[in-house]
Amino acid sequence: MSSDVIIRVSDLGKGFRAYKHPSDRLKQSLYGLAARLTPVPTLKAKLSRRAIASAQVFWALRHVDLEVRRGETVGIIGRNGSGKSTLLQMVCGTLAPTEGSVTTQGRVAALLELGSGFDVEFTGRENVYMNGQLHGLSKEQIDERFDAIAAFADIGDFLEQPVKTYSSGMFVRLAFAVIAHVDADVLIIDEALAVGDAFFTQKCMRFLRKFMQTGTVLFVSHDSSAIRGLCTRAMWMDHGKVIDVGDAKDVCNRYLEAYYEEHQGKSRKVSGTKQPAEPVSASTRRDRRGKYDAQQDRAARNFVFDPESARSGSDAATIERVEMLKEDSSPLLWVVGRENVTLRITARVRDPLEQPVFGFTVKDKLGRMLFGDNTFWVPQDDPAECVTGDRMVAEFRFAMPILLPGDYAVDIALADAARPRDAQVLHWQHDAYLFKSDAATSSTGLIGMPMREISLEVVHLHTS
Ligand SMILES: Nc1ncnc2c1ncn2[C@@H]1O[C@H](COP(=O)(O)OP(=O)(O)OP(=O)(O)O)[C@@H](O)[C@H]1O
Repeated sequence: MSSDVIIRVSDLGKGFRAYKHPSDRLKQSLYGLAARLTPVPTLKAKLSRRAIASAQVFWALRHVDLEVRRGETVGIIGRNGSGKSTLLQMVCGTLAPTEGSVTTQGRVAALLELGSGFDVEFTGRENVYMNGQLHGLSKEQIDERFDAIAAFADIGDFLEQPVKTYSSGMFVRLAFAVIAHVDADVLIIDEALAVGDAFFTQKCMRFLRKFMQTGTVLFVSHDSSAIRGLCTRAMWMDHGKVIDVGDAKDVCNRYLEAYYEEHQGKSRKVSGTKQPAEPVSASTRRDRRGKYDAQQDRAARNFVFDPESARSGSDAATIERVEMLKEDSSPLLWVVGRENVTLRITARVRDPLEQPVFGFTVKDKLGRMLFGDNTFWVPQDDPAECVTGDRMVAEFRFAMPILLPGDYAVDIALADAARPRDAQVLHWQHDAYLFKSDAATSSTGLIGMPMREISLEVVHLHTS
């Protein structure tokens, strides 16, 4: 295998036995047993044929070829039952192929079936050690990394409890924490399992994006926007066959065209770089405010500040609060787009600052930076010098862009503009604030535009 090809799948097939009637399973076992026991060769052959005829082979996957090169992130897309998980299981070696072959280079770590690789009778801690060793780490290496793994999983005392007591979210947290610390060369991830709260999703995305700079990723998702956002190439599977392989955006567009063709009876033409909208159900499209109207705890659930979120830098200040407010300074309850919003950041100074600058960035659930700004120009005439213990309040007032429904995270950064350029950013708090968008939008792309009016005029030039 060329040293650059990290995963090679050749003419791969997986057949499962399928029985038309439950009694066929019993027939197959009895014929099989009788065939093994009988000393008469002609009878043995006859019984064996009957055993085979009682079951049919269902091919979950057949004649699949794929090459993934070092550093590539390849997405596998396809509807339910198209064979994606079966393929991934064969790539990581937890399922044996019926036909063909899979070869991989380097250390492969996977987030596939829930709890796979874990022994539910053992505690989280014990499973970290067992799983780490399965991935080739020594006990000493796991000792060194254990605190980082525990911090990533962030499941508190549950780490000392048997894994059978875990919720599915805790399972995923621990499993992801392990694969993030085993120095894998290849990551295999089923996005359906990467469930968890939005803070955890952002943490995983931060890790994944860093990993993708050098590592190789095979990623399964039903969500074509996730494949387009993360992957360089994509493979579309249906009924166990490869329908298309190529540039992720092109493959996703063709997949969506087929989706529309099937669901709307006709194909929506995709031209140029314009991307078709995701298949959004009517219920998602509806403005969802009505459903929850007047729920008082809404702000608390959908606008969350995490003072303990991951940070980098010198901790020059403590971010005490991040809020999104309405024009009357009351807490924002809904984000639907176009509303006037104040993003207020309150921080306490730890190290003196000559010319503090706050910045923020809003990211989508895949960690893509959508928009942001900073206070660089504000103190130009009157530098807001501050000393230890001072409180700083930065406010950004803006009309909220139209964000597709879903979860968003805000990173906060603090810099000192008076310092040399390479030392300006002193504190970076990742995912300090989380909010949800409930926009009713049919926009395409990452952010909807504040469309003022749409019209269509037809001018008939030829009269009959
Ligand atoms: N152990 C099994 N025995 C029999 N059939 C199986 C087995 N595992 C998978 N299948 C069948 O193989 C086909 C492919 O399944 P697979 O789970 O790979 O699809 P998938 O694309 O990952 O689906 P999803 O998106 O729903 O996870 C399905 O029809 C499934 O029912």
